[in-house]
Amino acid sequence: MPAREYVSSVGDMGSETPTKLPCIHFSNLDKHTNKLEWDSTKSQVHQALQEFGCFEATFHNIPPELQKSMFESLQLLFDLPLQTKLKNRSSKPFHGYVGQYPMVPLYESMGIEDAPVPEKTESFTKMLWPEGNPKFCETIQEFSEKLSKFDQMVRMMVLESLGLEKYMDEHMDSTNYLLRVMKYKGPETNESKLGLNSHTDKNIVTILHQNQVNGLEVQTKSGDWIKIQPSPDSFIVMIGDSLYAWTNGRLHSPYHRVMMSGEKARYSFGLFSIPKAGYVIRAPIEVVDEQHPLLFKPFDHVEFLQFYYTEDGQRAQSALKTYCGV
Ligand SMILES: O=C(O)CCC(=O)C(=O)O
Ligand SMILES: [Fe+2]
Repeated sequence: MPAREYVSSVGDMGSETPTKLPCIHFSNLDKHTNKLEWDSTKSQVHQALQEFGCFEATFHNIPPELQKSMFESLQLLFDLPLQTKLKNRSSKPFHGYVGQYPMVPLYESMGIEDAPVPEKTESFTKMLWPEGNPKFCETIQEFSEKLSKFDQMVRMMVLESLGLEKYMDEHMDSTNYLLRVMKYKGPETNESKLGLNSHTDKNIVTILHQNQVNGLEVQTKSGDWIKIQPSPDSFIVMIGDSLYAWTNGRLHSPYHRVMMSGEKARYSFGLFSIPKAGYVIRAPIEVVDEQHPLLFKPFDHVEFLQFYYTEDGQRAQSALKTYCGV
């Protein structure tokens, strides 16, 4: 049976009751041979995403050596000279190298588009190490591929739990993957400093993993901040605004941020499933009814992102509502 336990952490608004994030275990799930377990996990996923928009997940197909070499690879990457890191350029926001932002000086990140595709990781590696770096390349590709399989499993459960399985192929074919790797410098003070601004993700599903330095905080629907303290081999699965809109608000897309303290650097990475440009996100009729009127007009994710990074988009309490709210 998949275990459901709770990670305890306390909201920082002085609430007496600790707020907890569900933890869901995925053990070699095969929908066809173990339907009972699949259905039980699926309902935990649905509940967690409805209530929190995210959950902590454990699944046992990441070998410890792969995990170790992933964090070594991240360190190697961020230790490269700035001139080299700046080669990672993209016209899309947060897809290329980001760093030295005055608002969030502790934060640096790099994006690797289609990281599960070997040729893409190879060309990314070659751009940074023209002489080659096979270990880095294999590690990034292998880890991303495993996470992409996990992303597909979660999305399959989400669609099934909403009775939307007939859209499965369209849903899966309409996205690409981006692996974003991040480093947050320790601020060298015990006071909490902002590592990454509070935001909702704009994509479909995000799967996050971190080294042993905590910092991620997720806001509950009632406004409390949960300090996430994942176990060393667990992942945080989170819903982005595009899936929130596609499910017509049936699943929550949570605000989250990173707060840093102390001396140690935090390394994290996320695999983001992102709608392809030109694909119009439209909630299926099955999730729209009198009790659930349509929340958002159909929109193109890339055009929405362009709005999000304008002054109006940044100022809006909810960029999605301002952009295409009904
Ligand atoms: O570093 C983390 O754990 C969170 C990063 C994040 O929220 C993002 O990249 O959208
Ligand atoms: Fe995020």
